[in-house]
Amino acid sequence: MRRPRRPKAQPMPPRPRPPKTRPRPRAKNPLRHLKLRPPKHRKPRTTVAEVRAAARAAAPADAASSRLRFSKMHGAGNDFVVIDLRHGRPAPAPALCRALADRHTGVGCDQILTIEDPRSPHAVASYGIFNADGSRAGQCGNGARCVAAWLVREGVARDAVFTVDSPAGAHEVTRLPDGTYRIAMGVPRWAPEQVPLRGFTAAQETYRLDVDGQSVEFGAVSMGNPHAVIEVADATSAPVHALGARLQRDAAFPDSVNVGFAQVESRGRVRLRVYERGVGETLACGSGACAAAAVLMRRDRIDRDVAIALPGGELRIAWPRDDAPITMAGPAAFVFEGEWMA
Ligand SMILES: N[C@@H](CCC[C@H](N)C(=O)O)C(=O)O
Repeated sequence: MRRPRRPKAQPMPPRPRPPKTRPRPRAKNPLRHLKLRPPKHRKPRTTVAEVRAAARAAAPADAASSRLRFSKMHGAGNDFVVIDLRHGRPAPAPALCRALADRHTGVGCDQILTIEDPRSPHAVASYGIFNADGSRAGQCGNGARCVAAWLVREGVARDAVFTVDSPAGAHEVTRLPDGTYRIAMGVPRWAPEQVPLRGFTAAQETYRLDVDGQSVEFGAVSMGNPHAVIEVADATSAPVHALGARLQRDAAFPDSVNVGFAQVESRGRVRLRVYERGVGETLACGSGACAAAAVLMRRDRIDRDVAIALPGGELRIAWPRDDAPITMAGPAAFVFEGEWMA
């Protein structure tokens, strides 16, 4: 049997052309006659060129693009951009830190944490800390817990107990059954030159400074970073911003200082707000919680195992003896993963 013939293909009718449009003339900038300069009292913002150059410097040498991967995390509301710098990637320049930390034009964070290769023999990794203004810091308690959670997620830390190196030394990390982390934050250092605090030769439970004609009483301690702790009757109404910023500028603190305002609610509970160096007030400061607890424990104002309630959440601080490391336990959370395009 013969197959029926297929109908011949008909030629397609020509496509209608889109109507021709004239390019619209570009609107003139109505402000083109003004010479705009940043006001003198404000620091100039980081320029786009500076940000791009810094991102290029932070990108791996063989990268086809200058994309920088990061994890956004927080610990009790103290928030971080976490970057993997292992395998030789250079540290972010201060301009890139400021751009990442910007809450309007960047990712937004209090600190940038860099994951690096271990420095001590038993550590699984080390980390670096950069404040939102691009300055480096020696310690970050909430950051230590976030670094620990990041290392667990990446399979770098496999045991329930492991060691990480901070700029201040090695820290034992314990992964607790409820998913929170406990960090051994080291033995608090009290000598004025260790804080550093100028104008005093021996460690004191309470120091007094004349600040603009007013006597301010505080405790001072190094947790790997400098802390001043002021005991207040009410943390909510404490002059956190004004006095915090003023003490940070004081010549007594040559490296500036993190300023904590601590209200003792009971022997087992302290309310705390911290005005951080390089950032301003944060929702929580882990090293600040340790500093406040240590100062108040030395004065026997509170027990040796307490809850520190910060605006962003609660931390548990324990310090069994003066010569033992102080421990801090609390949450660490992932927020999102991102790529910074420059
Ligand atoms: N938020 C941190 C402390 C970060 C560093 C601090 N601002 C400094 O400059 O010392 C914490 O949780 O400890």
